[in-house]
Amino acid sequence: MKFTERLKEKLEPIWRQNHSHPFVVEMGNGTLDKEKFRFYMVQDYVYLIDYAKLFSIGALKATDVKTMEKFAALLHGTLHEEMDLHRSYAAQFGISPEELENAEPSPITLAYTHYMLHKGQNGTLAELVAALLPCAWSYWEIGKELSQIPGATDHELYGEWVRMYSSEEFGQLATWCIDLMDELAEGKSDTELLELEKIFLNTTRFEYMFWDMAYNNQMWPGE
Ligand SMILES: Cc1ncc(C[n+]2csc(CCO)c2C)c(N)n1
Repeated sequence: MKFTERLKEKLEPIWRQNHSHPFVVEMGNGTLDKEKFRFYMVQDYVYLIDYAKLFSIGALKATDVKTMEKFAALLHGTLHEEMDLHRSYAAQFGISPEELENAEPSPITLAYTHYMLHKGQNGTLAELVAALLPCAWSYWEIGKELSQIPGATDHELYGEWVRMYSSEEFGQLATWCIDLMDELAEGKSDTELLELEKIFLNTTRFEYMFWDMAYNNQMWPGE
């Protein structure tokens, strides 16, 4: 059994929790409060600025040119495609790209991005990929699931989100990250695999906390 298949099987209950978070469910049935989505978009933009840096670290730590090229493409795709989605949503909410870029990260956004950057900077390439994988993988799974709900891809606000994350292009990206994880896990000791699993579990948990933070507009105490 591949390492990622094992991960998915073991963490299935936690993945289910992510899929059934009210933010995700309500985005799928179109009832999500627009203000919650606005809050999410701003925080996700700030999140993506740091997340994109993980791809640069990936290029730095890669040991072959093909992997470097892929990380460079992922960095470009995040900055110019995924973040374009956020800039376009922000424009609909009357938020400028400058405002987005200078938005204050929430405690969860900060904790999540800093955890990944810490693993990316101080760990092996396998640890970096374990940290970023739940993000790319779970969004694709959620995108695909929501796209099956009648009307979800055509929703005037959330349709664009569902179409982007369920797209073939995002599927290929997630698949590349999954395959790279399996490649890097090959030949690792049980102790190392356990560490990769722990990192993957933690960022999967952070995914849930990110939905929850957005659903509850959770900033710093007193704000
Ligand atoms: C909290 C949070 N988690 C995951 C993603 C999805 N995502 C982030 S980067 C990337 C890969 C290439 O752009 C994907 C799919 C998100 N936007 N926000």
